[in-house]
Amino acid sequence: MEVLKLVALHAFRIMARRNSFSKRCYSLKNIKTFSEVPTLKSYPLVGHTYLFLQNGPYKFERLTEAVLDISKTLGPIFKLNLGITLLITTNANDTKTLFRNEGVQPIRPPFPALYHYRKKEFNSTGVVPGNGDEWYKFRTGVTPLLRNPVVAHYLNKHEIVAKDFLSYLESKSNENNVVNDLYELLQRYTIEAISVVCPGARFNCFKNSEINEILEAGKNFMDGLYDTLMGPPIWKLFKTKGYKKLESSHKVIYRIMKNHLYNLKLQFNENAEKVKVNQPFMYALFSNDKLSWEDKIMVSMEVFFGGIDATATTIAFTLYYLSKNKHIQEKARSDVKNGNYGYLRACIKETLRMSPTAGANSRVLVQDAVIGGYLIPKHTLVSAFSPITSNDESYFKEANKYIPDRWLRENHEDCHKFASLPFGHGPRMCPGKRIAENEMIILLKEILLHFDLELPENVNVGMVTRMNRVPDRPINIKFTKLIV
Ligand code: HEM
Repeated sequence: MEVLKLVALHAFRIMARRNSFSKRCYSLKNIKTFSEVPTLKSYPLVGHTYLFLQNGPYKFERLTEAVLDISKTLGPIFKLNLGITLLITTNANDTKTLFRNEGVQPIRPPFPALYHYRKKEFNSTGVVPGNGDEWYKFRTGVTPLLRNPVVAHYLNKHEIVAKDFLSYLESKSNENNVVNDLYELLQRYTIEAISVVCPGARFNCFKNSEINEILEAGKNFMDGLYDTLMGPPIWKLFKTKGYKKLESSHKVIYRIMKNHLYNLKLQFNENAEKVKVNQPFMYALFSNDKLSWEDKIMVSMEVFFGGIDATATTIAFTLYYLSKNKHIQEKARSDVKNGNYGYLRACIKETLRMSPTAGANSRVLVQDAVIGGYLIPKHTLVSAFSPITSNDESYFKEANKYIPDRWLRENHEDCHKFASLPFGHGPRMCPGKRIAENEMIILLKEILLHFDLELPENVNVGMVTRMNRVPDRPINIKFTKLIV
């Protein structure tokens, strides 16, 4: 095996001699083999999973901290065997190399249980668990979310949702004007905001008690995805708790989406132009002839599920950081009062740098690549642990301080472009990025214009890894009404 690796390394060196990019980055003599990548002691069958067992030093829930701790011993690049061999890096240049070697149809690690269930139940798999041509087909269903006219269309609709949310927020504050556990309330906002895009209807999340079913489905989806991914694949033998959560969440959202899509399709058949004007995303979806009817329902479910969790977390953390840093809050407020959103945008970027929702950016290499000085063979799964990179002093001065100014145009030129990638990168980056940014800006602006924000107690909120990284404790904020 080792001989084969050395032959591969030799062949790569010959190829690389013809390749000026590799010549620039590494002295070829110094390229090391994959087997030389640092690692911890592992055991047959279990590999490194013992580290995360009940009595082990780490918890999957605190995966970011585990990787940070291991990197202190092994350095910024190392490998772990967690069922499959995973190359981990916390270095921004390596992240860049990773994305340079992702190909035109980037491969993310699959979600086998999700893929299996969807194929069996709906004969349609969707954009998240798929790879290759199958992924590409579904991706055509979500890319309209990134187009300017589509994004712009929803600004007014989101403004209305944000104003309604403010009344709801007030109704939830206690006698001291404190709203407890904002994250849960914000999920109602993000459900309402994404539902005006897809399926293109208001769900009345701030009034309707039936919405609990949807909230529960959103939570079950994330939990089911995480449990089936991290646990042993016994869902193949019988329906585990995690697998059942995937099933129940899909059943709820499928029923709701199917009804909405069916009604809208009738309107589309009757007057497509009207749907185009009023529901540009749904119009694009209905007009997509690569996707079957079942595929279109699946895409709608994915936009819906994708639109809840990360956006709510990011708004909650931005409110938390603004409450903690009064001068920044004041600056953001005075900017939005003057109709400028540049500083608030910078606040969101800073939140996503300090508290990103994705644990890592992962890809399977489509070709051999030199990462961190090692020749990594194609098909290797590489995870760039962005939350560690984006909190690293070598990329961001005073990395543990909330400093939105670092993102202002005049300052952020010296920032490494791959050091903070909260929405991923390349052809597979988050298709909901622009919609999410607008949803966040609009709500935060409304809140800043109407309320002063304060933390009722001095707490430090961290993150735990479920499927996404989420707050590790309730975020409670005191909202004092401003005299306008
Ligand atoms: C602050 C909010 C959000 C954050 C931080 C976020 C982050 C991410 C990240 C890191 C990825 C993986 C990208 C990659 O592998 O390069 C992703 C994928 C995805 N996101 Fe988001 N997201 C957010 C909001 C949304 C919203 C609002 C939607 C729906 C409109 C959405 C739908 C999706 C979908 C469907 C994918 C899978 C894309 C694919 O595999 O091709 N996300 N998101």
